[in-house]
Order: sequence, then structure tokens, then C-alpha cells
Amino acid sequence: MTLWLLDHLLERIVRTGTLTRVWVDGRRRGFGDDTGPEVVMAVHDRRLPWRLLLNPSLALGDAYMDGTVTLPSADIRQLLDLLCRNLGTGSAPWAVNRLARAARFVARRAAQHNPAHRAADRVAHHYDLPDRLYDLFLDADRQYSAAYFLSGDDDLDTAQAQKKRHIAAKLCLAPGQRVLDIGCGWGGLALHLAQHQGDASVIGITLSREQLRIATARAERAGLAQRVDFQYRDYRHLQGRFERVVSVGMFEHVGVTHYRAFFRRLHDLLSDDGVALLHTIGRSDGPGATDPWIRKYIFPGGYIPALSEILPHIEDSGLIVTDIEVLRLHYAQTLAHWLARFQANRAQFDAVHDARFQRMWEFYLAGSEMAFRHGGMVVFQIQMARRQDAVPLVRDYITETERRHPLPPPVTPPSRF
Ligand SMILES: C[S@@+](CC[C@H](N)C(=O)[O-])C[C@H]1O[C@@H](n2cnc3c(N)ncnc32)[C@H](O)[C@@H]1O
Repeated sequence: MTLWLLDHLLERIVRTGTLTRVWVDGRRRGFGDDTGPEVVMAVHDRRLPWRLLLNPSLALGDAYMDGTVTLPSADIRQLLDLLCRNLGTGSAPWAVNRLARAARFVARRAAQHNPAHRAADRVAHHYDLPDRLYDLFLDADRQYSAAYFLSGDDDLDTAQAQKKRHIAAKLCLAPGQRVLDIGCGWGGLALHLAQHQGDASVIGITLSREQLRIATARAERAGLAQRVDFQYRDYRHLQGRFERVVSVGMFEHVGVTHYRAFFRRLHDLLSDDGVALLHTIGRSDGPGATDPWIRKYIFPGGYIPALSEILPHIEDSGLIVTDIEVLRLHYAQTLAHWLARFQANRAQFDAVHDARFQRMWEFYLAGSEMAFRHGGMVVFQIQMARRQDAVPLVRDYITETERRHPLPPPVTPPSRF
């Protein structure tokens, strides 16, 4: 019965590609149309089909982490690519889609309560992991957000430098301005703005003590401690006025029930002639819910918004939207780089984390890439101001500013601090 159930699910899902499943007792069966490379999926637990039926994403992620699904002929990226390509084309069983949609609707609000005390624990869960982990897959500047690829051949460090320059251009920085970076990570963007873009004075805030320690040491080492100040602080507890406010890859932690407060705070922190830029992952297919596996293991409290969920709160705050860019596939490419680096550095990983943790991280990176390739995920860059004339009349200033700023030399990796 359980094998029948698994085969029924696979029959309905896998229409293109070549999947061979190997059951607990060694029995094999093929699915798909025999195109593309064969992916062999071995199942070692008879209960898996029921779990897949009830909670597909959680069950598959758990099974991969626990080793109850193994992939003798492929890696997790190929399996997820095959499954997501098929699910994305709408060939998933109708009932599964309907159930998933209903569950998403109920789960969405319940999971998004993210008050300040909980936000700090949730950030620590992810960003206070042993420091070396991030060196094994991120670029030298530890940019933990989508890079910006001008060409498919750009390497990761170049694409991340292009991302910082692109954001700086949209901020229209003038010399000596005060900038706030909400969710500053290990400090790379703040240091870039202070060093290469008009001598800005920057305050960067994070809820990770480990990030704060490293970002502060980097500012001191660069001789920028007078102009770049990193603080352990929640965005709700910040006072002051800034000519520029930027937030990159942080809004995903805010939670949908806090958007109103977030944009009101942003409005109050921005000076009258100020410019703000929000860079966040978003959904192009309308409101949804956080994938249960991602919520459980990677980003508790995280939520990816649709534009329709963000814009009403910007309008309500008194800010005006002056520009929106939708970056497609840049994050898929970034994640492919991260996964390739992670896999290339596996030997070093062994010293730090056990095999289960490694499979968890691999599933996270590969699954996220597929969400951008096939699942409607994109990145929104939303520029906002309090006044219509805060930015130039036409958009050419963005590329012109980028042209005037050659990419800076490579940075010293944070791991040296
Ligand atoms: C994915 S990282 C992005 C870091 C950096 N901007 C980058 O692009 O590499 C998210 C950052 O948001 C910060 N963060 C999350 N929730 C926050 C909050 N409530 N207040 C301030 N920072 C927060 C985290 O500490 C972390 O630095």
C-alpha cells in the first residue's frame, strides 16, 4: 500500500525528466519521459510516502537529512530541479495543490508573530552559527544576499561587488551623508559605502553578536571606526534621522504582521529629503506561506512577501515609492555559486559539522535555488522617499553612477578577524 502511494504520487508529479525510485527492498521503477540525466532516488523507510502526502516539503527535507532518502546517481540539486520543474508546470495532483494552498493560507499569519525578543533568538539561531561555516560558501565579503550578475560569467565576488555598487547608485549618496544599514550582516555594505561612495558616515545594526564582533573589527582594521558604527540593535529600538536608509536581505525576517510598524519606523528615521532602499526576496505569484522545512530548520519566523503585501504599508506610512526593480534569477545564480562552493569545501566542513547538518545545509541551498528558478521567487529593490524630488527625474542616474565607480579591489575576508 505505501509503495503504491509513493508510485501514485511520483506518477502524477514526474511527467518530464527521468526518475528511478528504489524501494526499501531493492525494487526499482522508472518515472518520467526518459529525457535528461537519470536521477536515482533510494527510499529506506516505508513510512515516507505517508509523510510525503501529509507534508511534502518537510518530509522530503527530513528524509534527505536523516538519510532515509539517498541519491546514488545524483545530488540533491538534480532531484529538486526535476521535482520543482514538474511541479512548476502545474502537473502536480490537483488535490495536493489545493490542500497546499489552503494550508498556506492558515499557516501564514500564525507563523509571523515576530516581536523584538523573539526576533533576536531567531536571528541568533541562524547567524551565530560557528563562524567558519559562512566562509565555506559565501564570497570574501560575506554578502549574505543576492548578488547582481551583469553577465552569466561573472564570478561571485565580482557579482557581489556589483550588487553593492548598484545599491549605492540607487541611494544617490552625496558626500558626508548619514546612512543607516538595517540588518548589516558582517558589515560589507556599510564599509563599502563609507570607503568608496562619498565618505558616508554609517550606522549598521544587526541582531547577531557574532556579526557585530566581526563587523566592528573590520571597521577598526580599515581605519573607519570614526565613521562606521556597528550596533546590536533591533530596528524598532533605533532613534535618529538619516539621509539614507538601506536594508538588504533583512526584511525577510520582519514578519507580515509587522510591516506596518516597519515602514512607519522607516518613515520616521528618514530625513525630509532622504532616500531609502529596501532589497528583499519576494514572491511574484501573490501571498503564500513560508516553506515548513525552511521555517523549522533555517529561518524560524521568516516570511517572503508579495508586492501586494508590501505596498499598502508603504502607502500608509507616508513614504512614496520612487522606483521598483525586480531582479529575476540573480539569486538562483548566487545560490548555485554558494552550493558549488559548499560542496567543494566539504572536507573542511567535516571538522565543524556532522553529516546530517551538512545535508541540511545542502538541501537549504539547493531548495532555495529551485524556488528562484521554478517557484516564482524574485528579489525586489524598492526605492522610497518622503519627497517626489529626492531622486533625479529619470532613471539613467543609476547606470551613470555605476559607470563612474569602478569596482573596488577585493576585500580582506572577515575570517581573518
Ligand atoms: C540575511 S542577513 C543580510 C545581511 C547583509 N545585509 C547582507 O546582505 O549580507 C540578515 C540581517 O538582518 C539582521 N536582522 C534580522 N532581524 C533584525 C531586526 N529585527 N533588527 C535589526 N537587524 C535584524 C540580521 O542580524 C542580519 O544581519
